[in-house]
Amino acid sequence: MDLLARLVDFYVGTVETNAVSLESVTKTFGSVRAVDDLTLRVPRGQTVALLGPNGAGKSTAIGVLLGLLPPDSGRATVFGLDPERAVRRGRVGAMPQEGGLIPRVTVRELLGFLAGTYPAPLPLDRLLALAQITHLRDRRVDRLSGGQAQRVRYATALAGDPDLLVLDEPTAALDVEARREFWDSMRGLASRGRTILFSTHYLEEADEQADRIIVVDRGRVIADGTSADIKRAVALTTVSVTARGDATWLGALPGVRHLEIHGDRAHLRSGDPDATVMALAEAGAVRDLQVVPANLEDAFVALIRKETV
Ligand SMILES: Nc1ncnc2c1ncn2[C@@H]1O[C@H](COP(=O)(O)OP(=O)(O)OP(=O)(O)O)[C@@H](O)[C@H]1O
Repeated sequence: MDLLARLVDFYVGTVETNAVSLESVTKTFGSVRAVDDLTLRVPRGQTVALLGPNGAGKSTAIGVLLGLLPPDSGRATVFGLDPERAVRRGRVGAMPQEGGLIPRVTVRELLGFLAGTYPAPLPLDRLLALAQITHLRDRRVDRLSGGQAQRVRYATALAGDPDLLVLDEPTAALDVEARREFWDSMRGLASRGRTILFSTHYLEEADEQADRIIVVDRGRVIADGTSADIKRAVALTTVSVTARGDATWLGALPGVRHLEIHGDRAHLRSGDPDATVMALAEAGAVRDLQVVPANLEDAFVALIRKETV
């Protein structure tokens, strides 16, 4: 029977083109609608960043797609299978935001135990090398630094040699060097056809590493595309000038969607920078004028603030 189930899973997993599929998923906690009618599909082989402000619903969506949280309505599948089943088959490796490590065992014992739960685990030496924790193999898990524990969590995600990696803020505790090594390793996996879904608050990581960015807010998708698509869609350019005295009037100039004043510098986010610059010139307020096209962080802030071009 188990063999038959495996054959069915294998067949479904082969014909399904999406690694991840959330269909109209809603998940509430009391009065909080953490995920609200969310539909999201990730084709095989893509590296996708999930962005959103604190409390946007990223971890909840990840919990549903890993089968850790039952949705109130809607459905999650992973390679066409129920998430629990895909996890049991070793198709999915997950890296939780925190926790997830058993105390009082060594790194080697923890990973050895995990390997025994998967049908086709990675050999231990290879796993230790991939996560760059070979030197930590005999260290107790509860005596690791934050960054070391994060690498061990990464190893636990890779243990079953998964086709899909789901990583919730994977680089949160890592120093600059470790972060770079982590992304090198991740790119290696992506180049071997693995699907990667990660959440992050580091927008430059999303910009550099992801083929596609999905921005969620209040449990819903508010933007979905390449980094360039999202910047283009929001396309707010920052026009900065030196302005002494009360500069709040600059916020009313043509094209200006948002005004920030830091000391004597005024930063105007504009959907029509030509019109804004013309108006500044007419008003004689072009001292130290600087025009900087939107970056992903600008686009993200504009999206969350619901500024539109
Ligand atoms: N177990 C829970 N019980 C009650 N409320 C919860 C629970 N888990 C999440 N929430 C609420 O659901 C909303 C979404 O939380 P979630 O952790 O999914 O957001 P997030 O985008 O991952 O945030 P962050 O970037 O801060 O990690 C928040 O308002 C949060 O307070």
